Amino acid sequence: MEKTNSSVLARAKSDQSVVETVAASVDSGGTSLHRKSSRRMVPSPGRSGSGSSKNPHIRKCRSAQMRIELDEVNSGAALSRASSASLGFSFSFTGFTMPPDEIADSKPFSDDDGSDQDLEAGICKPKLQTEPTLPIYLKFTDVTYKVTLKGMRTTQEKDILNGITGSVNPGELLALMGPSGSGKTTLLNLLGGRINQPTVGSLTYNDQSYSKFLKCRIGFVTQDDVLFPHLTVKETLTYAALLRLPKTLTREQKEKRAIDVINELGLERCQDTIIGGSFVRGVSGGERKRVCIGNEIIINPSLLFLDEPTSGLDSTTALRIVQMLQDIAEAGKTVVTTIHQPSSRLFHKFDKLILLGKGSLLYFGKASEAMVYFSSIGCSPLIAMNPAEFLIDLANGNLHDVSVPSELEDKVQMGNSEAEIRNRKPSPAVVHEYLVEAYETRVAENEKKKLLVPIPLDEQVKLKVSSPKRQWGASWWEQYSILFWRGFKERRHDYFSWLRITQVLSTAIILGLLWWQSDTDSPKGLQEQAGLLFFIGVFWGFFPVFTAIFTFPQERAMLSKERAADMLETECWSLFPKHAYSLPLHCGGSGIWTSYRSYIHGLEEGNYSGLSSCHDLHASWWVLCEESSDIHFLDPLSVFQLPHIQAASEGAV
Ligand SMILES: Nc1ncnc2c1ncn2[C@@H]1O[C@H](COP(=O)(O)OP(=O)(O)OP(=O)(O)O)[C@@H](O)[C@H]1O
Repeated sequence: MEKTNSSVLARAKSDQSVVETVAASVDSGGTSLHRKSSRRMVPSPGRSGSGSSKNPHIRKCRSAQMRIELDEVNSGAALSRASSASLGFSFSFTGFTMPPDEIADSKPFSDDDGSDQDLEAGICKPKLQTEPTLPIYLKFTDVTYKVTLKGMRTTQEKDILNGITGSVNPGELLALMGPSGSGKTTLLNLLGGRINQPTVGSLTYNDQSYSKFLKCRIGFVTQDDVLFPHLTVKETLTYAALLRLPKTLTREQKEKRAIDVINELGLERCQDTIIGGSFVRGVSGGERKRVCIGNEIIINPSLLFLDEPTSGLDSTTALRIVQMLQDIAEAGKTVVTTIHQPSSRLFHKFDKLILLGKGSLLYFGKASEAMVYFSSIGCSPLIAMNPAEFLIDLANGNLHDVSVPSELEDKVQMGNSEAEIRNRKPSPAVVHEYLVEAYETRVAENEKKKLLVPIPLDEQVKLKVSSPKRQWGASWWEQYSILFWRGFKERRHDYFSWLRITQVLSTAIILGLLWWQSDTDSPKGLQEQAGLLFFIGVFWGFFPVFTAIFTFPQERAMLSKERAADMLETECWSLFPKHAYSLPLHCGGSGIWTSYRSYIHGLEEGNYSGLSSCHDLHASWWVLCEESSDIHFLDPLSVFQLPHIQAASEGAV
């Protein structure tokens, strides 16, 4: 058992030493290391807002605690410990399976648990366990991002983000809020390395710039769920584990990790249900979102980015997901999420907040202090209001049920600009301008100064981030084999679907009736046979192509996602294993056709065999065209097929 445990932690070993270094620095700073058994029993220094500690975020992320618990992990004592936050679902990132009774006790994240009761009652459950990871401090200063819009005649630049400054540390959950189109997703993509570096400004990870090494340390949950609809939850997470977890782990350990994530996310009940999509019903929206999150947390990332993980979910499910993010953060990860309009309970779970309006920064700081800040600049809610709703209204420039700052009130009273005043309230543009200016004059400089302070990490640890070494989860052949089986499972439904079988059978019957025992002794009959062969060639040529047209967009989205996460080597995909399973399936289909054809249409054996092999080759060629996802409108084999038809005709004569 002990041996297994240490190998499961193999990838984390380098990180463990890092965490120990961090913990040592906390020690040397005189900070007492005490284990927090529950968020509710002993308030977190970070969350209580204590600013007296030298390294409050480090204490908060409990790297020190990890150090203590590491001994337990190595000795096997902590392996089955489930943790739970107040909402009653478990999250144990040990990479080991919990005993079934413990899973039951920990009340996993399921749709019918009594989690709210726990929340209200404040029942304390064992805390989250995770493997230690490299702590990553993310800082961004004056980030500006522009895109070039190319028209037919003109080219113009559009400002998407204007001078955004902020930071997030291990152990913190940062929320990006703002109205639709304010730039949240763009900022998240920039921070997560998903789009090119900012046009202006700096973006650092442990005071280093972005490197490819970070790809396997970053989990990124996109707004759109990119999953294969015909794979089950378990298959999806197992393939993710096989592709993404380090080579040091055995296949069994990776599969076990997938099971653990299923348990942690409370997906046991639907683990054998397919994901589903537009045409096929599968798991629910909340379960699908959890699978997407599971796909990312399976690698135990140091940095986790999520783009609107709660959109489309009911408030309880949304609260549970944010609770889970809070637990992940508390285990020492850096978590950044965009969110549209959280409930007030959900809002209080964020440590830090960035409020964006039209690409500009309106607030960056502790989420708990946002209301205080806005009231200090003269904007307070006049009625009881959800803070998130109040902030989004402000970011939209809407001052209904909100006090008007005296500077803006003067403008309204003077009424000197009709355009700036609507219904005795300042216009949204004026409010936006005021909020941007207020932040810049009162807070921005201070925040920028804070970011100049070097992060409390060893130089060696900092440099680790800039290592150019990429880490593949699986070898080339393993990737190829995983893609082969995953593709086969996903597409077998296409090949064996009733729709497809009916299409092929009905075409065969119609052709059979049209060319029933056609005469092969006369030149006219042979001409008809040539027409039939041409029809069959075209039919089997275009049939797979039409399948490819519909599957390619989905495959492409998946490829981009997996390439961005360094899950696959491009060469492996370009020699895509789809060929390997498509070829026999298509050739099998064409083989059945040729047998049928020889019987129904009365083709003579000598002529038929040449045509048959040519036709199989032809079908194979089309499969290759299809799988390369290039639609070849001109099939070169058609050219080679013509002499065969001619030879067959001559033979028959
Ligand atoms: N590549 C691009 N080309 C042109 N415009 C862009 C591009 N990327 C972003 N934008 C524009 O930038 C603005 C911000 O987009 P972004 O997706 O970041 O907003 P958002 O706050 O995430 O919105 P939502 O909440 O609706 O997802 C939008 O007006 C969008 O149209």
